[in-house]
Amino acid sequence: MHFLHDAIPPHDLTYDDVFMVPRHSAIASRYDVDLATSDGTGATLPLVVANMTAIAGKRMAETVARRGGITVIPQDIPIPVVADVVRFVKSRHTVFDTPIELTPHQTVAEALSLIPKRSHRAAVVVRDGRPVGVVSEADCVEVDRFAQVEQVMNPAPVTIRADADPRQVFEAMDAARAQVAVAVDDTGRLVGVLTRTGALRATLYSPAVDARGGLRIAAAVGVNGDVAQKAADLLEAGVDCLVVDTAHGHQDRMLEALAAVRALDPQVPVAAGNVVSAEGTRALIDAGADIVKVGVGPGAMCTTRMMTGVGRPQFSAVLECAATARELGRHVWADGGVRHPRDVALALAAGASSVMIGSWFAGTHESPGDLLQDSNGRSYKVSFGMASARAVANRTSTESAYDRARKGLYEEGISSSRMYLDPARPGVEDLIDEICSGVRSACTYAGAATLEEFHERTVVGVQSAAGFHEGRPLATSW
Ligand SMILES: NC(=O)C1=CN([C@@H]2O[C@H](COP(=O)(O)OP(=O)(O)OC[C@H]3O[C@@H](n4cnc5c(N)ncnc54)[C@H](OP(=O)(O)O)[C@@H]3O)[C@@H](O)[C@H]2O)C=CC1
Ligand SMILES: Nc1nc2c(ncn2[C@@H]2O[C@H](COP(=O)(O)O)[C@@H](O)[C@H]2O)c(=O)[nH]1
Ligand SMILES: [K+]
Repeated sequence: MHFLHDAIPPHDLTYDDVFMVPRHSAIASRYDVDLATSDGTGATLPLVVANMTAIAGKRMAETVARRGGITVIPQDIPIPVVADVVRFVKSRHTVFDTPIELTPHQTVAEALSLIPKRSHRAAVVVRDGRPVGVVSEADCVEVDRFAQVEQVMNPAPVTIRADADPRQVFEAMDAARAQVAVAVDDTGRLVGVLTRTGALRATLYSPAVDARGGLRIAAAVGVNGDVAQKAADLLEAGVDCLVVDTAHGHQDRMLEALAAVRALDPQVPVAAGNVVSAEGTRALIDAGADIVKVGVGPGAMCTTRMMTGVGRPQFSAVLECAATARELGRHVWADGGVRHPRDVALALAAGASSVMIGSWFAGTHESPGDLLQDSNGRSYKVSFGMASARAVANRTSTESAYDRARKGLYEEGISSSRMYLDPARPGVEDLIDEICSGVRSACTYAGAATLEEFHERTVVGVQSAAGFHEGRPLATSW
Protein backbone atom coordinates (compact mmCIF):
# COMPACT_ATOMS: atom_id res chain seq x y z
CA MET A 1 0.00 0.00 0.00
CA HIS A 2 1.22 3.49 -0.58
CA PHE A 3 -0.21 6.94 -0.08
CA LEU A 4 -1.51 8.98 -3.02
CA HIS A 5 1.30 11.14 -4.52
CA ASP A 6 3.54 9.47 -1.88
CA ALA A 7 2.37 12.14 0.57
CA ILE A 8 2.96 10.64 4.02
CA PRO A 9 0.31 12.15 6.30
CA PRO A 10 1.65 14.25 9.18
CA HIS A 11 -0.76 12.78 11.74
CA ASP A 12 -2.44 9.47 12.53
CA LEU A 13 -5.57 8.42 10.68
CA THR A 14 -8.55 6.17 11.15
CA TYR A 15 -10.77 4.45 8.59
CA ASP A 16 -13.05 7.44 7.97
CA ASP A 17 -10.01 9.62 7.20
CA VAL A 18 -8.91 7.62 4.17
CA PHE A 19 -10.10 6.37 0.79
CA MET A 20 -8.69 4.15 -1.96
CA VAL A 21 -8.07 5.30 -5.52
CA PRO A 22 -9.19 2.92 -8.31
CA ARG A 23 -6.42 1.45 -10.49
CA HIS A 24 -6.24 -0.42 -13.77
CA SER A 25 -7.60 -3.94 -13.30
CA ALA A 26 -7.21 -7.17 -15.24
CA ILE A 27 -9.66 -8.99 -12.93
CA ALA A 28 -12.74 -9.73 -15.02
CA SER A 29 -15.09 -10.67 -12.22
CA ARG A 30 -15.45 -10.02 -8.51
CA TYR A 31 -15.83 -13.79 -8.15
CA ASP A 32 -12.23 -14.15 -9.37
CA VAL A 33 -10.94 -12.64 -6.12
CA ASP A 34 -9.60 -15.08 -3.51
CA LEU A 35 -10.21 -13.80 0.05
CA ALA A 36 -8.28 -16.57 1.85
CA THR A 37 -5.91 -15.47 4.62
CA SER A 38 -2.26 -16.45 4.83
CA ASP A 39 -1.84 -16.27 8.62
CA GLY A 40 -2.05 -20.01 9.30
CA THR A 41 -5.53 -19.96 10.83
CA GLY A 42 -6.96 -21.77 7.80
CA ALA A 43 -9.68 -19.14 7.40
CA THR A 44 -10.90 -18.72 3.83
CA LEU A 45 -12.24 -15.25 4.68
CA PRO A 46 -10.33 -12.51 6.53
CA LEU A 47 -12.89 -12.34 9.34
CA VAL A 48 -12.44 -13.12 13.03
CA VAL A 49 -15.27 -12.77 15.54
CA ALA A 50 -13.97 -10.94 18.63
CA ASN A 51 -13.72 -12.78 21.96
CA MET A 52 -16.66 -11.01 23.58
CA THR A 53 -19.20 -12.88 25.72
CA ALA A 54 -22.21 -11.14 24.17
CA ILE A 55 -21.05 -12.04 20.67
CA ALA A 56 -18.88 -15.15 20.37
CA GLY A 57 -20.73 -18.36 21.27
CA LYS A 58 -21.23 -21.73 19.62
CA ARG A 59 -23.94 -20.61 17.17
CA MET A 60 -21.76 -17.74 15.99
CA ALA A 61 -18.76 -20.05 15.73
CA GLU A 62 -20.42 -22.72 13.58
CA THR A 63 -22.16 -20.20 11.32
CA VAL A 64 -19.09 -18.04 10.67
CA ALA A 65 -16.76 -21.04 10.15
CA ARG A 66 -19.21 -22.50 7.63
CA ARG A 67 -18.58 -19.39 5.54
CA GLY A 68 -14.81 -19.38 6.10
CA GLY A 69 -14.20 -17.11 9.11
CA ILE A 70 -13.21 -18.01 12.65
CA THR A 71 -14.64 -17.16 16.08
CA VAL A 72 -12.63 -16.68 19.27
CA ILE A 73 -14.40 -18.03 22.36
CA PRO A 74 -13.77 -15.55 25.24
CA GLN A 75 -11.42 -16.17 28.15
CA ASP A 76 -14.28 -15.74 30.64
CA ILE A 77 -15.94 -19.01 29.62
CA PRO A 78 -14.93 -21.96 31.90
CA ILE A 79 -12.53 -24.30 30.08
CA PRO A 80 -14.80 -27.41 30.28
CA VAL A 81 -17.54 -25.35 28.62
CA VAL A 82 -15.10 -24.19 25.92
CA ALA A 83 -14.16 -27.85 25.35
CA ASP A 84 -17.86 -28.69 24.85
CA VAL A 85 -18.26 -25.79 22.43
CA VAL A 86 -15.21 -26.92 20.42
CA ARG A 87 -16.59 -30.48 20.25
CA PHE A 88 -20.00 -29.19 19.21
CA VAL A 89 -18.69 -26.85 16.50
CA LYS A 90 -16.39 -29.51 15.05
CA SER A 91 -19.30 -31.94 14.84
CA ARG A 92 -21.43 -29.52 12.77
CA HIS A 93 -22.20 -30.08 9.12
CA THR A 94 -20.20 -27.91 6.73
CA VAL A 95 -23.19 -27.20 4.46
CA PHE A 96 -26.36 -27.54 6.53
CA ASP A 97 -27.38 -25.33 9.40
CA THR A 98 -28.10 -26.88 12.80
CA PRO A 99 -31.88 -26.77 13.20
CA ILE A 100 -33.99 -26.28 16.28
CA GLU A 101 -35.64 -29.63 16.91
CA LEU A 102 -39.06 -29.96 18.50
CA THR A 103 -41.12 -33.03 19.31
CA PRO A 104 -44.64 -33.11 17.80
CA HIS A 105 -46.23 -32.50 21.23
CA GLN A 106 -44.27 -29.37 22.11
CA THR A 107 -46.29 -26.20 22.14
CA VAL A 108 -46.53 -23.26 19.79
CA ALA A 109 -45.31 -21.08 22.66
CA GLU A 110 -42.11 -23.15 22.88
CA ALA A 111 -41.65 -22.96 19.13
CA LEU A 112 -42.06 -19.17 19.17
CA SER A 113 -39.52 -18.77 21.96
CA LEU A 114 -36.91 -20.86 20.12
CA ILE A 115 -37.37 -19.88 16.46
CA PRO A 116 -35.71 -16.41 16.88
CA LYS A 117 -32.47 -18.26 17.72
CA ARG A 118 -32.12 -19.08 14.03
CA SER A 119 -31.86 -16.80 11.01
CA HIS A 120 -33.88 -19.32 8.99
CA ARG A 121 -36.81 -18.63 11.36
CA ALA A 122 -38.13 -22.20 11.50
CA ALA A 123 -37.93 -25.35 13.62
CA VAL A 124 -37.95 -28.97 12.51
CA VAL A 125 -40.47 -31.29 14.15
CA VAL A 126 -38.79 -34.65 14.74
CA ARG A 127 -40.06 -38.07 15.77
CA ASP A 128 -37.45 -40.79 16.54
CA GLY A 129 -34.74 -38.69 14.88
CA ARG A 130 -36.71 -38.35 11.63
CA PRO A 131 -38.26 -35.06 10.48
CA VAL A 132 -42.06 -35.12 10.28
CA GLY A 133 -42.64 -31.41 9.59
CA VAL A 134 -41.39 -27.85 9.70
CA VAL A 135 -42.92 -25.05 11.74
CA SER A 136 -42.24 -21.40 10.98
CA GLU A 137 -43.34 -18.20 12.74
CA ALA A 138 -45.95 -17.65 10.02
CA ASP A 139 -47.52 -21.02 10.93
CA CYS A 140 -48.01 -19.81 14.52
CA VAL A 141 -49.83 -16.55 13.77
CA GLU A 142 -53.19 -16.33 15.59
CA VAL A 143 -52.81 -19.85 16.94
CA ASP A 144 -53.45 -20.79 20.57
CA ARG A 145 -50.09 -20.69 22.40
CA PHE A 146 -50.76 -24.11 23.97
CA ALA A 147 -51.54 -25.82 20.65
CA GLN A 148 -49.12 -28.60 19.76
CA VAL A 149 -46.72 -27.94 16.92
CA GLU A 150 -47.89 -30.99 14.97
CA GLN A 151 -51.24 -29.22 14.55
CA VAL A 152 -49.70 -26.21 12.81
CA MET A 153 -46.56 -27.55 11.10
CA ASN A 154 -46.06 -28.05 7.39
CA PRO A 155 -46.05 -31.86 7.25
CA ALA A 156 -44.52 -32.04 3.75
CA PRO A 157 -41.45 -29.77 3.64
CA VAL A 158 -38.95 -29.90 0.78
CA THR A 159 -36.71 -32.81 1.80
CA ILE A 160 -33.29 -33.40 0.28
CA ARG A 161 -30.46 -35.89 0.65
CA ALA A 162 -27.40 -34.78 2.57
CA ASP A 163 -25.24 -35.17 -0.57
CA ALA A 164 -27.56 -33.12 -2.81
CA ASP A 165 -26.00 -30.50 -5.09
CA PRO A 166 -26.67 -27.07 -3.48
CA ARG A 167 -27.44 -25.49 -6.85
CA GLN A 168 -30.15 -28.08 -7.56
CA VAL A 169 -31.49 -27.60 -4.04
CA PHE A 170 -31.64 -23.84 -4.68
CA GLU A 171 -33.67 -24.42 -7.82
CA ALA A 172 -35.99 -26.97 -6.17
CA MET A 173 -36.70 -24.57 -3.30
CA ASP A 174 -37.24 -21.69 -5.68
CA ALA A 175 -39.78 -23.74 -7.65
CA ALA A 176 -41.57 -24.82 -4.44
CA ARG A 177 -41.33 -21.28 -2.95
CA ALA A 178 -40.05 -22.97 0.21
CA GLN A 179 -38.19 -21.08 2.95
CA VAL A 180 -36.19 -24.06 4.16
CA ALA A 181 -35.33 -27.55 2.95
CA VAL A 182 -34.73 -30.40 5.37
CA ALA A 183 -31.70 -32.64 4.73
CA VAL A 184 -31.78 -36.31 5.73
CA ASP A 185 -29.29 -39.17 5.58
CA ASP A 186 -29.76 -42.59 3.92
CA THR A 187 -31.89 -43.77 6.82
CA GLY A 188 -34.13 -40.70 6.79
CA ARG A 189 -32.63 -39.16 9.92
CA LEU A 190 -32.35 -35.39 10.20
CA VAL A 191 -28.97 -33.94 9.16
CA GLY A 192 -29.73 -30.21 8.98
CA VAL A 193 -31.60 -27.49 7.16
CA LEU A 194 -30.79 -25.24 4.25
CA THR A 195 -32.42 -22.01 3.12
CA ARG A 196 -32.46 -20.85 -0.48
CA THR A 197 -29.77 -18.28 0.39
CA GLY A 198 -27.89 -20.98 2.31
CA ALA A 199 -27.84 -23.13 -0.85
CA LEU A 200 -26.49 -20.15 -2.81
CA ARG A 201 -23.87 -19.45 -0.15
CA ALA A 202 -22.78 -23.11 -0.18
CA THR A 203 -21.67 -22.54 -3.79
CA LEU A 204 -19.89 -19.22 -3.07
CA TYR A 205 -17.98 -19.78 0.20
CA SER A 206 -15.53 -22.45 1.38
CA PRO A 207 -15.87 -23.47 5.02
CA ALA A 208 -12.85 -23.07 7.31
CA VAL A 209 -12.11 -26.70 8.16
CA ASP A 210 -9.32 -28.55 9.97
CA ALA A 211 -7.45 -31.60 8.65
CA ARG A 212 -10.31 -33.86 9.76
CA GLY A 213 -12.97 -31.74 8.10
CA GLY A 214 -14.25 -30.18 11.35
CA LEU A 215 -15.16 -26.49 11.42
CA ARG A 216 -12.37 -24.34 12.85
CA ILE A 217 -12.62 -22.41 16.10
CA ALA A 218 -10.27 -20.36 18.31
CA ALA A 219 -10.26 -19.57 22.03
CA ALA A 220 -8.72 -16.90 24.22
CA VAL A 221 -6.76 -16.94 27.48
CA GLY A 222 -6.04 -13.90 29.64
CA VAL A 223 -2.64 -13.14 31.18
CA ASN A 224 -3.56 -13.91 34.80
CA GLY A 225 -3.54 -17.20 36.71
CA ASP A 226 -2.02 -20.41 35.38
CA VAL A 227 -1.83 -19.38 31.73
CA ALA A 228 0.21 -22.44 30.71
CA GLN A 229 -2.35 -24.86 32.17
CA LYS A 230 -5.30 -23.04 30.62
CA ALA A 231 -3.56 -22.89 27.24
CA ALA A 232 -2.66 -26.60 27.46
CA ASP A 233 -6.31 -27.43 28.23
CA LEU A 234 -7.52 -25.39 25.26
CA LEU A 235 -5.02 -27.06 22.95
CA GLU A 236 -6.14 -30.44 24.31
CA ALA A 237 -9.75 -29.43 23.56
CA GLY A 238 -8.70 -29.02 19.91
CA VAL A 239 -8.76 -25.25 19.29
CA ASP A 240 -7.31 -24.22 15.93
CA CYS A 241 -5.82 -20.95 17.16
CA LEU A 242 -4.95 -19.67 20.62
CA VAL A 243 -5.43 -15.98 21.46
CA VAL A 244 -3.58 -14.46 24.43
CA ASP A 245 -5.52 -11.32 25.20
CA THR A 246 -5.32 -8.35 27.49
CA ALA A 247 -6.07 -4.62 27.20
CA HIS A 248 -2.42 -3.52 27.38
CA GLY A 249 -0.52 -6.21 25.50
CA HIS A 250 2.90 -4.55 25.69
CA GLN A 251 3.50 -5.49 29.35
CA ASP A 252 5.64 -8.02 31.20
CA ARG A 253 2.73 -10.28 32.12
CA MET A 254 1.89 -10.71 28.46
CA LEU A 255 5.48 -11.46 27.53
CA GLU A 256 5.64 -14.08 30.33
CA ALA A 257 2.30 -15.54 29.25
CA LEU A 258 3.51 -15.82 25.66
CA ALA A 259 6.72 -17.51 26.75
CA ALA A 260 4.66 -20.03 28.76
CA VAL A 261 2.38 -20.72 25.78
CA ARG A 262 5.34 -21.05 23.39
CA ALA A 263 6.94 -23.57 25.77
CA LEU A 264 3.95 -25.84 25.13
CA ASP A 265 5.03 -26.04 21.48
CA PRO A 266 1.51 -25.38 20.22
CA GLN A 267 0.94 -26.71 16.72
CA VAL A 268 -1.58 -23.94 16.02
CA PRO A 269 -1.04 -20.20 15.47
CA VAL A 270 -0.77 -18.05 18.59
CA ALA A 271 -2.32 -14.56 18.42
CA ALA A 272 -1.57 -11.95 21.10
CA GLY A 273 -2.49 -8.37 21.90
CA ASN A 274 -3.45 -5.66 22.03
CA VAL A 275 -0.79 -3.22 20.89
CA VAL A 276 -0.70 -0.22 18.53
CA SER A 277 3.01 0.42 17.97
CA ALA A 278 5.89 -1.11 16.01
CA GLU A 279 7.71 -1.57 19.31
CA GLY A 280 4.80 -3.46 20.87
CA THR A 281 4.39 -5.62 17.77
CA ARG A 282 8.08 -6.54 17.77
CA ALA A 283 7.99 -7.39 21.49
CA LEU A 284 5.04 -9.77 21.10
CA ILE A 285 6.54 -11.45 18.06
CA ASP A 286 9.90 -11.84 19.82
CA ALA A 287 8.03 -13.43 22.74
CA GLY A 288 6.38 -15.95 20.41
CA ALA A 289 3.28 -14.48 18.78
CA ASP A 290 2.48 -15.55 15.22
CA ILE A 291 -0.28 -12.97 14.93
CA VAL A 292 -0.46 -9.62 16.73
CA LYS A 293 -3.83 -8.15 17.61
CA VAL A 294 -3.84 -4.41 16.92
CA GLY A 295 -6.18 -1.83 18.41
CA VAL A 296 -6.42 0.16 21.61
CA GLY A 297 -9.64 2.08 22.03
CA PRO A 298 -11.40 1.80 18.64
CA GLY A 299 -13.96 -0.76 19.85
CA ALA A 300 -17.62 0.23 19.93
CA MET A 301 -17.97 -0.92 23.58
CA CYS A 302 -14.66 0.64 24.59
CA THR A 303 -14.23 3.69 26.82
CA THR A 304 -10.42 3.42 27.14
CA ARG A 305 -9.67 6.54 25.12
CA MET A 306 -12.18 8.61 27.10
CA MET A 307 -10.91 7.25 30.42
CA THR A 308 -7.20 7.40 29.71
CA GLY A 309 -6.51 9.37 26.52
CA VAL A 310 -4.53 6.32 25.39
CA GLY A 311 -4.89 4.58 22.04
CA ARG A 312 -4.20 5.39 18.42
CA PRO A 313 -6.38 5.99 15.36
CA GLN A 314 -6.87 2.53 13.97
CA PHE A 315 -5.82 2.84 10.32
CA SER A 316 -2.38 4.17 11.25
CA ALA A 317 -2.03 1.64 14.07
CA VAL A 318 -2.73 -1.24 11.68
CA LEU A 319 -0.44 0.20 8.99
CA GLU A 320 2.56 0.57 11.32
CA CYS A 321 2.09 -2.75 13.16
CA ALA A 322 1.46 -4.69 9.93
CA ALA A 323 4.65 -3.29 8.39
CA THR A 324 6.69 -4.48 11.39
CA ALA A 325 4.98 -7.88 11.53
CA ARG A 326 5.56 -8.36 7.80
CA GLU A 327 9.28 -7.56 8.18
CA LEU A 328 9.42 -10.33 10.77
CA GLY A 329 7.38 -12.78 8.66
CA ARG A 330 4.34 -12.55 10.94
CA HIS A 331 0.80 -11.14 10.74
CA VAL A 332 -1.64 -8.74 12.39
CA TRP A 333 -5.36 -8.75 12.99
CA ALA A 334 -7.04 -5.33 12.91
CA ASP A 335 -9.15 -5.44 16.06
CA GLY A 336 -12.04 -3.04 16.69
CA GLY A 337 -13.88 -0.09 15.24
CA VAL A 338 -15.10 -1.86 12.10
CA ARG A 339 -18.62 -0.71 11.19
CA HIS A 340 -18.79 -0.84 7.38
CA PRO A 341 -17.44 -3.15 4.66
CA ARG A 342 -15.11 -0.29 3.66
CA ASP A 343 -13.39 -0.51 7.08
CA VAL A 344 -12.62 -4.19 6.45
CA ALA A 345 -11.20 -3.36 3.01
CA LEU A 346 -9.07 -0.53 4.42
CA ALA A 347 -7.67 -2.69 7.24
CA LEU A 348 -6.67 -5.34 4.68
CA ALA A 349 -5.16 -2.65 2.44
CA ALA A 350 -3.11 -1.47 5.44
CA GLY A 351 -1.66 -4.98 5.68
CA ALA A 352 -3.81 -6.87 8.20
CA SER A 353 -4.23 -10.57 7.45
CA SER A 354 -7.66 -10.53 9.04
CA VAL A 355 -10.13 -8.17 10.64
CA MET A 356 -11.68 -8.73 14.05
CA ILE A 357 -15.31 -7.75 14.45
CA GLY A 358 -17.30 -7.59 17.67
CA SER A 359 -20.19 -5.19 18.09
CA TRP A 360 -21.29 -5.18 14.45
CA PHE A 361 -22.07 -8.91 14.85
CA ALA A 362 -23.76 -8.45 18.25
CA GLY A 363 -27.03 -7.44 16.59
CA THR A 364 -27.59 -10.73 14.76
CA HIS A 365 -29.58 -13.89 15.40
CA GLU A 366 -26.35 -15.83 15.97
CA SER A 367 -25.02 -13.82 18.93
CA PRO A 368 -25.73 -15.54 22.26
CA GLY A 369 -28.19 -13.06 23.81
CA ASP A 370 -31.98 -13.20 23.77
CA LEU A 371 -33.76 -11.27 21.04
CA LEU A 372 -35.59 -8.34 22.68
CA GLN A 373 -37.92 -5.68 21.31
CA ASP A 374 -38.02 -1.99 22.18
CA SER A 375 -41.21 0.06 22.59
CA ASN A 376 -41.31 0.65 18.81
CA GLY A 377 -41.14 -3.07 18.09
CA ARG A 378 -37.54 -2.95 16.83
CA SER A 379 -35.52 -6.07 17.58
CA TYR A 380 -32.22 -5.81 19.43
CA LYS A 381 -29.73 -7.69 21.56
CA VAL A 382 -27.85 -6.43 24.57
CA SER A 383 -24.09 -6.19 24.21
CA PHE A 384 -21.34 -5.19 26.66
CA GLY A 385 -17.59 -4.61 26.67
CA MET A 386 -15.14 -7.12 28.12
CA ALA A 387 -13.67 -4.47 30.42
CA SER A 388 -17.09 -3.21 31.54
CA ALA A 389 -18.29 -3.48 35.14
CA ARG A 390 -20.62 -6.25 34.00
CA ALA A 391 -17.84 -8.32 32.40
CA VAL A 392 -15.45 -7.73 35.31
CA ALA A 393 -18.17 -8.87 37.75
CA ASN A 394 -18.64 -12.09 35.72
CA ARG A 395 -14.92 -12.69 35.40
CA THR A 396 -14.18 -12.25 39.09
CA SER A 397 -17.25 -14.06 40.45
CA THR A 398 -15.13 -16.63 42.33
CA GLU A 399 -12.88 -14.02 44.00
CA SER A 400 -13.37 -12.40 47.43
CA ALA A 401 -15.82 -9.50 47.76
CA TYR A 402 -12.86 -7.19 48.50
CA ASP A 403 -10.93 -8.22 45.37
CA ARG A 404 -14.07 -7.91 43.26
CA ALA A 405 -14.75 -4.42 44.56
CA ARG A 406 -11.11 -3.45 43.96
CA LYS A 407 -11.13 -4.69 40.37
CA GLY A 408 -14.59 -3.21 39.78
CA LEU A 409 -13.12 0.28 40.07
CA TYR A 410 -11.33 -0.08 36.73
CA GLU A 411 -14.11 0.07 34.21
CA GLU A 412 -13.15 0.67 30.56
CA GLY A 413 -16.22 -0.53 28.70
CA ILE A 414 -19.96 -0.12 28.33
CA SER A 415 -22.03 -2.53 30.46
CA SER A 416 -25.23 -2.44 28.46
CA SER A 417 -25.71 -1.36 24.88
CA ARG A 418 -28.59 -2.09 22.51
CA MET A 419 -27.41 -3.52 19.21
CA TYR A 420 -30.33 -3.39 16.80
CA LEU A 421 -30.83 -6.07 14.18
CA ASP A 422 -30.86 -4.63 10.67
CA PRO A 423 -34.20 -5.87 9.30
CA ALA A 424 -32.55 -6.29 5.89
CA ARG A 425 -29.57 -8.17 7.39
CA PRO A 426 -30.61 -9.86 10.64
CA GLY A 427 -28.20 -12.79 10.42
CA VAL A 428 -24.41 -12.76 10.64
CA GLU A 429 -24.25 -14.43 7.23
CA ASP A 430 -26.15 -11.47 5.75
CA LEU A 431 -23.43 -9.20 7.14
CA ILE A 432 -20.72 -11.54 5.84
CA ASP A 433 -22.33 -11.39 2.37
CA GLU A 434 -22.26 -7.60 2.57
CA ILE A 435 -18.63 -7.49 3.75
CA CYS A 436 -17.43 -9.98 1.16
CA SER A 437 -19.14 -8.21 -1.69
CA GLY A 438 -17.58 -4.92 -0.56
CA VAL A 439 -14.11 -6.39 -0.16
CA ARG A 440 -14.23 -8.40 -3.42
CA SER A 441 -15.28 -5.27 -5.24
CA ALA A 442 -12.55 -3.20 -3.56
CA CYS A 443 -9.97 -5.78 -4.72
CA THR A 444 -11.07 -5.48 -8.34
CA TYR A 445 -10.96 -1.65 -8.11
CA ALA A 446 -7.32 -2.10 -7.06
CA GLY A 447 -6.67 -4.75 -9.73
CA ALA A 448 -5.96 -7.42 -7.10
CA ALA A 449 -6.90 -11.11 -7.25
CA THR A 450 -5.68 -11.93 -3.73
CA LEU A 451 -5.43 -10.11 -0.41
CA GLU A 452 -1.65 -9.99 -0.76
CA GLU A 453 -1.96 -8.25 -4.13
CA PHE A 454 -4.57 -5.95 -2.63
CA HIS A 455 -2.14 -4.83 0.07
CA GLU A 456 0.64 -4.35 -2.53
CA ARG A 457 -1.46 -2.42 -5.03
CA THR A 458 -3.68 -0.11 -3.01
CA VAL A 459 -3.21 3.63 -3.24
CA VAL A 460 -4.68 5.41 -0.23
CA GLY A 461 -5.52 9.09 0.02
CA VAL A 462 -6.48 11.24 2.98
CA GLN A 463 -9.88 12.92 2.92
CA SER A 464 -11.66 15.68 4.80
CA ALA A 465 -14.84 15.05 6.82
CA ALA A 466 -16.72 16.54 3.83
CA GLY A 467 -15.04 13.99 1.55
CA PHE A 468 -16.21 11.15 3.79
CA HIS A 469 -19.68 12.65 4.02
CA GLU A 470 -19.92 12.84 0.22
CA GLY A 471 -19.54 9.06 0.06
CA ARG A 472 -22.55 8.38 2.28
CA PRO A 473 -25.79 7.45 0.54
CA LEU A 474 -28.76 9.75 0.96
CA ALA A 475 -32.08 8.26 2.09
CA THR A 476 -34.05 11.45 1.47
CA SER A 477 -33.43 14.56 -0.60
CA TRP A 478 -31.18 17.34 0.68
N1 LIG B 1 -8.57 -3.30 22.69
C1 LIG B 1 -8.81 -2.49 23.66
O1 LIG B 1 -8.76 -1.27 23.53
C2 LIG B 1 -9.17 -3.01 25.00
C3 LIG B 1 -9.64 -4.29 25.14
N2 LIG B 1 -10.07 -4.75 26.34
C4 LIG B 1 -10.55 -6.12 26.43
O2 LIG B 1 -11.17 -6.38 27.67
C5 LIG B 1 -10.87 -7.68 28.14
C6 LIG B 1 -10.32 -7.62 29.53
O3 LIG B 1 -9.01 -7.14 29.50
P1 LIG B 1 -8.21 -6.56 30.76
O4 LIG B 1 -8.89 -5.36 31.31
O5 LIG B 1 -6.82 -6.42 30.30
O6 LIG B 1 -8.37 -7.66 31.88
P2 LIG B 1 -7.47 -8.89 32.32
O7 LIG B 1 -8.32 -9.75 33.15
O8 LIG B 1 -6.81 -9.50 31.14
O9 LIG B 1 -6.36 -8.26 33.27
C7 LIG B 1 -5.33 -7.40 32.88
C8 LIG B 1 -4.14 -7.52 33.82
O10 LIG B 1 -3.18 -6.54 33.48
C9 LIG B 1 -2.99 -5.61 34.57
N3 LIG B 1 -2.94 -4.26 34.01
C10 LIG B 1 -1.92 -3.40 34.13
N4 LIG B 1 -2.17 -2.27 33.48
C11 LIG B 1 -3.39 -2.40 32.93
C12 LIG B 1 -4.22 -1.56 32.14
N5 LIG B 1 -3.84 -0.33 31.80
N6 LIG B 1 -5.42 -2.00 31.75
C13 LIG B 1 -5.84 -3.22 32.10
N7 LIG B 1 -5.11 -4.08 32.86
C14 LIG B 1 -3.89 -3.66 33.26
C15 LIG B 1 -4.20 -5.83 35.48
O11 LIG B 1 -3.85 -5.60 36.83
P3 LIG B 1 -4.66 -4.56 37.76
O12 LIG B 1 -6.14 -4.83 37.52
O13 LIG B 1 -4.23 -4.85 39.13
O14 LIG B 1 -4.27 -3.19 37.27
C16 LIG B 1 -4.53 -7.29 35.27
O15 LIG B 1 -3.72 -8.10 36.05
C17 LIG B 1 -9.93 -8.29 27.10
O16 LIG B 1 -10.70 -9.06 26.23
C18 LIG B 1 -9.36 -7.08 26.39
O17 LIG B 1 -9.01 -7.35 25.05
C19 LIG B 1 -10.02 -3.97 27.46
C20 LIG B 1 -9.60 -2.67 27.37
C21 LIG B 1 -9.07 -2.11 26.15
N1 LIG C 1 -11.50 -0.76 25.89
C1 LIG C 1 -12.33 -1.81 25.71
N2 LIG C 1 -12.21 -2.53 24.57
C2 LIG C 1 -13.03 -3.57 24.46
C3 LIG C 1 -13.97 -3.90 25.40
N3 LIG C 1 -14.62 -5.00 24.99
C4 LIG C 1 -14.07 -5.33 23.82
N4 LIG C 1 -13.12 -4.47 23.49
C5 LIG C 1 -12.29 -4.43 22.29
O1 LIG C 1 -13.12 -4.13 21.17
C6 LIG C 1 -12.89 -5.11 20.14
C7 LIG C 1 -14.10 -5.25 19.25
O2 LIG C 1 -14.39 -4.01 18.65
P1 LIG C 1 -15.81 -3.70 17.96
O3 LIG C 1 -15.76 -2.27 17.57
O4 LIG C 1 -15.89 -4.60 16.78
O5 LIG C 1 -16.86 -3.99 18.97
C8 LIG C 1 -12.54 -6.36 20.95
O6 LIG C 1 -11.89 -7.33 20.19
C9 LIG C 1 -11.65 -5.77 22.02
O7 LIG C 1 -10.34 -5.54 21.59
C10 LIG C 1 -14.07 -3.10 26.57
O8 LIG C 1 -14.91 -3.32 27.47
N5 LIG C 1 -13.24 -2.06 26.67
K1 LIG D 1 -14.48 3.54 21.25
